[in-house]
Amino acid sequence: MTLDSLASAVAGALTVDDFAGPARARMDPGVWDFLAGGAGQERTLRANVEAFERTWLRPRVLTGAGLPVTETRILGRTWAAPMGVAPMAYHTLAAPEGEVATARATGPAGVPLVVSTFAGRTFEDIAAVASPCWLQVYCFRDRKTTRRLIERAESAGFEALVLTVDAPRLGRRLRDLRNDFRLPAGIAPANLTGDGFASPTGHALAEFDPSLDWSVVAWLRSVSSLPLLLKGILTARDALGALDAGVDGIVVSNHGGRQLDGAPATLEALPEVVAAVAGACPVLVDGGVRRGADILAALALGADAAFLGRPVLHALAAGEERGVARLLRIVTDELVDAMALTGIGSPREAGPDLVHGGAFRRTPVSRSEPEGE
Ligand SMILES: Cc1cc2nc3c(=O)[nH]c(=O)nc-3n(C[C@H](O)[C@H](O)[C@H](O)COP(=O)(O)O)c2cc1C
Ligand SMILES: CC(C)CC(=O)C(=O)O
Repeated sequence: MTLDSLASAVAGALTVDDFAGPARARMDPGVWDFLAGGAGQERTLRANVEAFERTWLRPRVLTGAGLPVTETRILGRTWAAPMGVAPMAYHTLAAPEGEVATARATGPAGVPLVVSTFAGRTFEDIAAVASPCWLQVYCFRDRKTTRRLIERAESAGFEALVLTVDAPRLGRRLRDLRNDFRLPAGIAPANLTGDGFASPTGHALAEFDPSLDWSVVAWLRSVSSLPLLLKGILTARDALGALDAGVDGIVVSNHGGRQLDGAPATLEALPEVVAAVAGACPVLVDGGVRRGADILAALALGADAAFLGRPVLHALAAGEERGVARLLRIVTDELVDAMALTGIGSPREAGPDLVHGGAFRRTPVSRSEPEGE
């Protein structure tokens, strides 16, 4: 694809999926596989998207909802829409400016960017162009390295920590193993020092702390006063463990199907976690979110917001900052559309009676369903 045709592909994009083709055309096949792939036979990767495909929205008519408002408040901050960008390593694989370009789009869009421990650009450069930024934390065997990372992000103005808890080791990503995937020259974690990062799988196996337990929450509290969320919770039992440990939020996630192949789709795990949390802290979700209606379905099942993963890297590769800005616009417009057509005036109004299908079959009418207003 020429640069001109890429620019027009971005300008003409109408759905999230429209960015994947142009992104793939620009990428080395091994890099594409690293971004697109999952663990094992990729059952969980597919299940995430399929769970949304099987979920239907049950509209309510004549609700007088007017023009929907997408704004929401989470952890004391107003977000322009109940969505954000999930942490992903090395945005620099998609575009040279990496996370800085992504941040130039999330900032004006008023939604948070969760920056990976393996960001390709420095925390300072990213935070200089956008807020809110949150730090995704991988806890290494070497706690000093982890602590330095957190302190650096906190000084740069990051507003929350998101500890990833589904990666005592990296999942078996068959595409990367077959390709013997190595990071291209010039791609490295900008906020970590040292060698050995060239093979993401090898590095992570060597450095991730495989024996983390709930005491890591207290340790993180001792090194930082930022709000702390756990990412990678899929069951009521672990949600209750997180609450007992005193976290400020939970991200229902299976790491986009890149860790345990066979883990449930996140949309299907969400109601169990929401029921266990019972409003005690915000519950966010990621995995397979590909349109505004998916965000509405997640809200209906009790999420406070949903995060986008791979589509953001596709948009970044296809059109850098303008690509990501267009992606966020499309998803927001789709969300407004879905809210208007289901009679929902604000994110808070979405409830379980809004969805039907897959795991969420329910009797169509119940006396307890809110009437009128
Ligand atoms: C290329 C890539 C890199 C990722 N890197 C990280 C990471 O560094 N830390 C993390 O917690 N999750 C990471 N994830 C998982 C995402 O945060 C998120 O859970 C997942 O991508 C959401 O699914 P989706 O891509 O279907 O939207 C990564 C995902 C991808 C695709
Ligand atoms: C560099 C990797 C450890 C980042 C990651 O979490 C992923 O690829 O899913």
